[in-house]
Amino acid sequence: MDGYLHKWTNYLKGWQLRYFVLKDGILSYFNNENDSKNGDCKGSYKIFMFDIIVNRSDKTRVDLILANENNLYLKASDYKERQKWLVALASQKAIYPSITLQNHPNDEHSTKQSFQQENTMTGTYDSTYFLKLKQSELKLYCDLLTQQTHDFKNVVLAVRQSLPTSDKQSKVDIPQNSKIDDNSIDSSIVGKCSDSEFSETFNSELDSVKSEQCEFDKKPNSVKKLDELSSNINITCDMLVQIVRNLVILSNTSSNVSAEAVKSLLNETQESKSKDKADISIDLDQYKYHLYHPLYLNQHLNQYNTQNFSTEASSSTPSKAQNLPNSMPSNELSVCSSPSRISVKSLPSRPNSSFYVNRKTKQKNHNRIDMNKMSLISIRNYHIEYIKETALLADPVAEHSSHYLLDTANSNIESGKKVLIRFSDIALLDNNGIPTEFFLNCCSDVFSILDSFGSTAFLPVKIDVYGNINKIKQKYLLDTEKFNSLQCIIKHEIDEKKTHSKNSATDALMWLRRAVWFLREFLSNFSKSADSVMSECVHLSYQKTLRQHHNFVVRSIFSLAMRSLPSKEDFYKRLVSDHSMYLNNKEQFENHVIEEMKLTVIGIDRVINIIKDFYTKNKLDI
Ligand SMILES: CCCCCCCCCCCCC/C=C/[C@@H](O)[C@H](CO[C@@H]1O[C@H](CO)[C@@H](O)[C@H](O)[C@H]1O)NC(=O)CCCCCCCCCCCCCCCCC
Repeated sequence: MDGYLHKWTNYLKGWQLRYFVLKDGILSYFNNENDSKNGDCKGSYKIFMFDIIVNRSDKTRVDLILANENNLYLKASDYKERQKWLVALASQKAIYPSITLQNHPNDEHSTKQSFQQENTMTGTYDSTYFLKLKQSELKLYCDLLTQQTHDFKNVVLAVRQSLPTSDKQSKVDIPQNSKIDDNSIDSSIVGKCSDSEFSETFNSELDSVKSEQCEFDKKPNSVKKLDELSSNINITCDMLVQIVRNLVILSNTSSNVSAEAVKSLLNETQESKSKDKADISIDLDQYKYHLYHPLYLNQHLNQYNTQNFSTEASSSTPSKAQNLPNSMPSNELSVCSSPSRISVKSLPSRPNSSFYVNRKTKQKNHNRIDMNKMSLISIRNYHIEYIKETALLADPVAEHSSHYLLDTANSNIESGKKVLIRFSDIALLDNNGIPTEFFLNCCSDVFSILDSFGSTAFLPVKIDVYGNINKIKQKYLLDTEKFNSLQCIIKHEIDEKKTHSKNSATDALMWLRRAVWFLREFLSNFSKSADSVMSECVHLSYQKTLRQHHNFVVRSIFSLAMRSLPSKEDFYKRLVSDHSMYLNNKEQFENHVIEEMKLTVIGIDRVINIIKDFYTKNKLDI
């Protein structure tokens, strides 16, 4: 991209018009366009070094901020032009992260690169560096999204105002989930994108829009405008999601990872922008111990390399019924531990999940042939398949029928829909042993609710939770009899001194327990009072459970997820397949859910306390 921008020089000279060229991650400027053709460059900057800030007070300004305050302030001719530059700058920054850049002869700031160069030269990855990079992108896109959303709202309002009175709503509806609890978001994390700005209602824009509406060109143009704006928002949202994914990857990468691997992993999320990169072949072995979380590439590949999952060994698992006395019998499920609950007979039998794993694994083994030749991008798509598959492994029935948590609510069970198993149904083994398979199924069932929230904001949570379920499941499948209880698995790792190994079940269970603990607090807060506000329930639960274990990056992911929370009513609706079931009888249904939640809390308490005691006794982190 190129064009004229005003550049702030100093108080004496003020804003100077300069010709800027943005190419290959470098922003160069010239006195005028002619000079640019002659290569008479006045200076150039590597974009990755800057925080790109969307100036709030001046809608034509972009501020490029450097750590040492040697900032670059730019002004476009108008707002639209500024947006173009913003998107171009941010994209270049994302596409050309530090490690791909070479020294530039005209670079004004080469001395400031030592940190980056060190990283590149040693080939090691300093998480702080990448985290900072991604954090600044997150800030930028949050800002951009705020502005674009406001623009969109303005146009919507203007269109509404221009409609005949009968077609207008007096006020524009404010979606429930746009009301943000100010306390819930750490605004220092998401930078200038403050909560109050995010939560501004449509109506607050009304006055400013009214004055503009006369000029507003109504029908076809307004639709065009809306299309354009919504497509901008889409792009920004996509970028945000990519960055959040990157942040999750980075925040979970504790060991030293080669800079190349990190670059590739982060860059592959750009594939939509740079399709040509899809052809680059990568030797996967090189990444074996790097690209492991949360997409579990290694684990995935290793799994295909091992013979641990022999069909014979786990497809029959005759001992399962003995080891898990109250786990799911083949075609009968009893869930009648409370008077309000229902005995369900003759539900479709739940396929033996061990067998399912084998079936899938075998099937995938055939596909493996070309894995080593796949580009990272195709591997990523493969990941996505894998994640979906992982969810299915944990929940095989889901492949065939959609399931909903509370379809039993009004005895409406003839449909044969799946009834989720519950923590309160866990029957402990000897010595308080927690039956592995039943526990894991409980977890995957309860967290599968997140699917119905329909927002990608919960994807990191899902990946994390199912990743941990899968880690434990893999250990369990090595010897279902020996590992029939969670404690047996952990004890084995203690004996083998593998509690700290990568992908250890000990670590996975610790995090899974934290997730379940969070869920417990959420259900408890939610069921305490009918007036409780969704965001408050989640926020309080987070404060008490997960927050202490999260760094600032993950906390910001939490803040983002908070923005996508369903309203309470929506939440209730999503618990059933047939919304009318809820809408026709709200009170009764809500009471039923609350009762269900209280029961779940009791069930969860029992298992998480046992796990906690076991970990404490064995001097493991919990
Ligand atoms: C109403 C629902 C509200 C949902 C709000 C969700 C907010 C959660 C925000 C947290 C985002 C976390 C994303 C990932 C974080 C990970 O970084 C972190 C650490 O991961 C661990 O790293 C280890 C290496 O360092 C690795 O070895 C290990 O394997 C890995 O796990 N993980 C976590 O902190 C765990 C987060 C779990 C969050 C669980 C939220 C579950 C919400 C479920 C709501 C369901 C409602 C059901 C209602 C049922 C009614 C009866």
